[in-house]
Amino acid sequence: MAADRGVTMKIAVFGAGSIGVYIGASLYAAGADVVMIGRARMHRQIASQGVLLTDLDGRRQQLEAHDFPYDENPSALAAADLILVTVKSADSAAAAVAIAQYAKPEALIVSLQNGVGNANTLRGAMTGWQVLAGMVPFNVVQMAGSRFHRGSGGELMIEACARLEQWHAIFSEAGLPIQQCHDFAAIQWGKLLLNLNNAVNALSDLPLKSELSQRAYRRCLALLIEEALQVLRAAGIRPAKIAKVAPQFLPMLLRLPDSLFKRIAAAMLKIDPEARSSMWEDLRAGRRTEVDYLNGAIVCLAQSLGKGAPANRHIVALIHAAEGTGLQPLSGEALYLDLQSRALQSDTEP
Ligand SMILES: NC(=O)C1=CN([C@@H]2O[C@H](COP(=O)(O)OP(=O)(O)OC[C@H]3O[C@@H](n4cnc5c(N)ncnc54)[C@H](OP(=O)(O)O)[C@@H]3O)[C@@H](O)[C@H]2O)C=CC1
Ligand SMILES: CC(C)(CO)C(=O)C(=O)O
Repeated sequence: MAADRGVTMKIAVFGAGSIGVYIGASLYAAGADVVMIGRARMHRQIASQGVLLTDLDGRRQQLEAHDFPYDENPSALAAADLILVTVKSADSAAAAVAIAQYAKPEALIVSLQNGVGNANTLRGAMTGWQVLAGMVPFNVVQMAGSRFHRGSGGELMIEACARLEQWHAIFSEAGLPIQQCHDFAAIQWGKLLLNLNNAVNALSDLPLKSELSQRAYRRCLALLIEEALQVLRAAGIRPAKIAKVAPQFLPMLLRLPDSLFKRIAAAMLKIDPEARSSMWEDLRAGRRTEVDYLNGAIVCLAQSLGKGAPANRHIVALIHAAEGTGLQPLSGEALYLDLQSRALQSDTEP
């Protein structure tokens, strides 16, 4: 039980989607007092099928529909001591307004979102609340049968804060150990470098493992990361090492021929064959993606320095086109030629 001196502490998860339901349901299954706040569609799904939690390590845990702690009304978070925000980046501002309307002033807010700006967006509308940035290293995909599948590993990282201590035990029991980290901006930029693959993965229409097993797609990612590293260097930002390899070695590693890559970077391919990126899930569902907050963040940072980031700019445009017309899988070779030709052009757009 999440308990502090005998008092039960309540957790609210705001945004019941892939990450929100996986984390919320895992905490619930571990005995935490949880409420998940989300849309009617997910409510109907969970009410009729419950939640099946699976993972690459063989977890298979069915949670029944009855009594599942789900609410469509944000007022349900009024009693929460910890509020985990798991909406997509474009929904952060609206989420902050809804949370600020009902949250206790002493509630601790943690953004578990990708991108570098969400915690600040929440802070903007939540004066008086303590808001921490967090980072989810693993991926979760929703599958038929109300199944939420974690397809890779890693520990949750959250900005260091003494108030988190009381939550460590229940998160560990839920299989979600927390690592508290200083210099969280470095963590966020380090994760964002890896998230540059989300767009490549979405355009490939392949599971992450198959996509990253193909050199042509890896060369696309190498191009995007190399360009991003140049921009971060110019901005004086040092991204943290999130993968097994330091960020500056990622482009070289990714460009290795398949056989060498599979041997040397085996840990990067320790993803189960079903795992996909969150951006692929968005495109498949016909939703707006987070590309403006990922590759787009590199383009914006470059612009602020009077520089270009043409390959990242181009992949943002490709994703926006796919949001409009639906997913048309691109081969690694075609995508690489396209991105490379953009990267060779000078990026003159303001
Ligand atoms: N999926 C993954 O594997 C990973 C995702 N992340 C990050 O985690 C964050 C969440 O991603 P993910 O779980 O994939 O996203 P999802 O789109 O699956 O889930 C977000 C959910 O929040 C709902 N929502 C949005 N606004 C509100 C609101 N105001 N009130 C109630 N519900 C709301 C959305 O509903 P609707 O769509 O109907 O608006 C959606 O169901 C993102 O920043 C992502 O980048 C990080 C690591 C891995
Ligand atoms: C875990 C990872 C990197 C998987 O692509 C992710 O963050 C996402 O899908 O958004």
